[in-house]
Amino acid sequence: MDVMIHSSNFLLPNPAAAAAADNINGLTSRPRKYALIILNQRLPRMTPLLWSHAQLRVCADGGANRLFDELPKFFPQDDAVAVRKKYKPDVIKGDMDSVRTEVVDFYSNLGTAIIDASYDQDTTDLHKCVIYIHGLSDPQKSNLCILVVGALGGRFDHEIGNINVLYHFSSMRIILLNDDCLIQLLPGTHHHEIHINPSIEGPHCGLAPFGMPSQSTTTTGLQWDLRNTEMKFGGLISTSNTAKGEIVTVCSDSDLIWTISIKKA
Ligand SMILES: Nc1ncnc2c1ncn2[C@@H]1O[C@H](COP(=O)(O)OP(=O)(O)OP(=O)(O)O)[C@@H](O)[C@H]1O
Ligand SMILES: Cc1ncc(C[n+]2csc(CCO)c2C)c(N)n1
Repeated sequence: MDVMIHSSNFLLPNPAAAAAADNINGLTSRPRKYALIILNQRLPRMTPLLWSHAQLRVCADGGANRLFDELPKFFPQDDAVAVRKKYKPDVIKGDMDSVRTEVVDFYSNLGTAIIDASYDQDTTDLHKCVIYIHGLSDPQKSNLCILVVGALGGRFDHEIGNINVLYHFSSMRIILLNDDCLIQLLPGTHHHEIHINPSIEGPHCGLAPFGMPSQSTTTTGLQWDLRNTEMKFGGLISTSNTAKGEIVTVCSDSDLIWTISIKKA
């Protein structure tokens, strides 16, 4: 079975350091590239950093209000309009019931593409944004790893909707982030090697099958490793676990959600 390698080097302070770390780890022959999706929740403190790593920036509906209202607060010395012009999203997509008209007007005047998908009341705004990225004709864009900010905490129906998007697009690399932790899907089709950078993440971590139960999961590198262990809701899931070193491996017959804490700066 092929091995998928994961790292959170996008949390390193500058893109050059992240690219260098990717290469040192032998993660990719070329540095990994990212799209950023901004959801409608308070922007985490790492938003400007993730923005600087991203090749493509998309706001899910009311996420554009957050960018407009909250991003200038990261740069209190600077003129708010100048900051908004610098942090211009490529696309705003959703059913457009949350984004304010002044926000749509401001960004569309700067050249942001506005995609009204209000005809679709069966998928969430995050789902609509992932469809947009997945459908891009340029494979360099449609294959980007997607970082999603504002996906955790808040309304539980939205949280489970956001996790459902991970399962829906299980062949894409999508990472949900907030200030405290990140989560991602580890598809059962691969073995996984998670490279942990202790300066930015860990040690607290967890592993759980939100979809199908797992008959057999094996890990290395955790304080409480699993050895051909069954995991299911209503039975064993791994919470409050700890990454012991810099590499964790996971092999499972089922898709699992991996989560690890993010350190305060
Ligand atoms: N409280 C929250 N907790 C987690 N995610 C959220 C929360 N609020 C919004 N989101 C995310 O931000 C996206 C955009 O939210 P927005 O408030 O613009 O629209 P919505 O009408 O509430 O959501 P949707 O149309 O997707 O049902 C949602 O699709 C969801 O992924
Ligand atoms: C079973 C079921 N439950 C809820 C909704 C409603 N819904 C789901 S996603 C979404 C957001 C559209 O932007 C809305 C309104 C549905 N369609 N089907």
